[in-house]
Amino acid sequence: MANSAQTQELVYLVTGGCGFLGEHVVRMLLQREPRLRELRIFDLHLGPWLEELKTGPVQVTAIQGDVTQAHEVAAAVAGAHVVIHTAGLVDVFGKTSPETIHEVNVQGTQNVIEACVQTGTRFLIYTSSMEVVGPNIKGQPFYRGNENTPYEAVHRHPYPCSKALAERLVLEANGREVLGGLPLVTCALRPTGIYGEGHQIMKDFYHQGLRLGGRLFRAIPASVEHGRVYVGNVAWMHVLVARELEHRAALMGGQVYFCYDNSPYKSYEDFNMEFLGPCGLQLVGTRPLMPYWLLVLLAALNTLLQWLLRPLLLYAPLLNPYTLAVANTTFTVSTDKARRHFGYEPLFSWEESRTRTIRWVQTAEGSA
Ligand SMILES: NC(=O)c1ccc[n+]([C@@H]2O[C@H](COP(=O)([O-])OP(=O)(O)OC[C@H]3O[C@@H](n4cnc5c(N)ncnc54)[C@H](O)[C@@H]3O)[C@@H](O)[C@H]2O)c1
Ligand SMILES: CC(C)[C@@H](O)CC[C@@H](C)[C@H]1CC[C@H]2[C@@H]3[C@H](O)C=C4C[C@@H](O)CC[C@]4(C)[C@H]3CC[C@]12C
Repeated sequence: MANSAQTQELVYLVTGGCGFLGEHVVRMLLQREPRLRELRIFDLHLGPWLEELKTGPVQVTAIQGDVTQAHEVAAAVAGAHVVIHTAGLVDVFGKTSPETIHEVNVQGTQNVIEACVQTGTRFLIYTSSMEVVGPNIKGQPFYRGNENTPYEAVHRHPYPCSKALAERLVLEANGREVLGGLPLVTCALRPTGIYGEGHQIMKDFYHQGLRLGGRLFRAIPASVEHGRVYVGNVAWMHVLVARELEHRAALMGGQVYFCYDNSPYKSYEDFNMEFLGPCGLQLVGTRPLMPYWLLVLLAALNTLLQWLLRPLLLYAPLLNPYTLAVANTTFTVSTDKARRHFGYEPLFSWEESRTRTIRWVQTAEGSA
């Protein structure tokens, strides 16, 4: 792609391009990738907002498709220079079966890899997750670790298992020969907890607070740090990796990079209050209001209720044994690998990220 810096001749494909992260990647590419000729957006559910993107100089092609269907993926990938694979089932609430999570997140990723190999696409960026590393099932903290920090990544939950398997497939595919005889170059980005405009879980917490009279009740000690990263900076890292991967293939190919920015280290609940507080909510308690054993009991009860109610309705509360364990285990990153390898610097400061997110919560709720 070296000779295309001045001309618009590149074709990008973003899978999951209508999701929370995917939409930000799509918009960031249109704003900050001048070499784009065509941007393909592949998703099971296409958003109506895509229409507004079709008036610009870049050809925007919306493709309704399923990553579990190899032929649909191959048709979407054919002719693309770069694939950014964000599509996936982000389900830690028991909404979908373990089999479906595996089929989408693992088999779907395999389909993307094979499509690149069979059609000659050379650059594949995979949106992995912090959960590939942890927190592990032993509840061992990962305190401001980096990509080389030793940590026993042991998972049982279908979601982290699927992300770890998919990431391994992507990294192992680095160097495979694609149609045309050149090597496939892959890398994986590991966001911690992404926040920002479009974050459904943030809205869920906001609605929960409204239902409880403007109050949320602390369940996790403030000392338990949880890594968070602004969606705009995650999108920017994807764009930058896609731009640099060819020229730095020897360094970046087969590598993983945590997504990070200058968001502060706080507990999950305290971090959320950076946005929900200015929207009128209050976090009650400087310490957890309930003993941990009671939270464990309530989480187990939620799992039982989910199972009992499943024939009638989907009951998927925020509190379950997995989310409680994750929330209650410190997991934060401190790294500069992305800066060292491809010059990444956060595009949005913490102040900007916070302001944009507050504004979104306020308008999203206002519009609701
Ligand atoms: N949200 C986070 O905090 C976070 C953190 C780290 C990593 N990630 C990863 O980032 C990626 C995007 O996550 P998100 O939070 O934007 O989730 P999301 O659910 O908002 O977006 C996922 C998108 O993938 C699409 N999709 C799902 N199944 C599909 C299928 N079979 N075929 C085609 N498209 C399909 C969905 O329609 C959706 O638009 C995921 O791979 C997730 O594992 C998310
Ligand atoms: C009900 C309380 C115990 C409350 O504090 C639970 C919070 C819980 C819903 C979230 C705490 C940590 C979150 C996860 C983390 O941010 C990283 C993730 C990786 C990403 O790939 C997908 C989302 C998630 C699993 C994220 C999900 C919500 C939490 C478990």
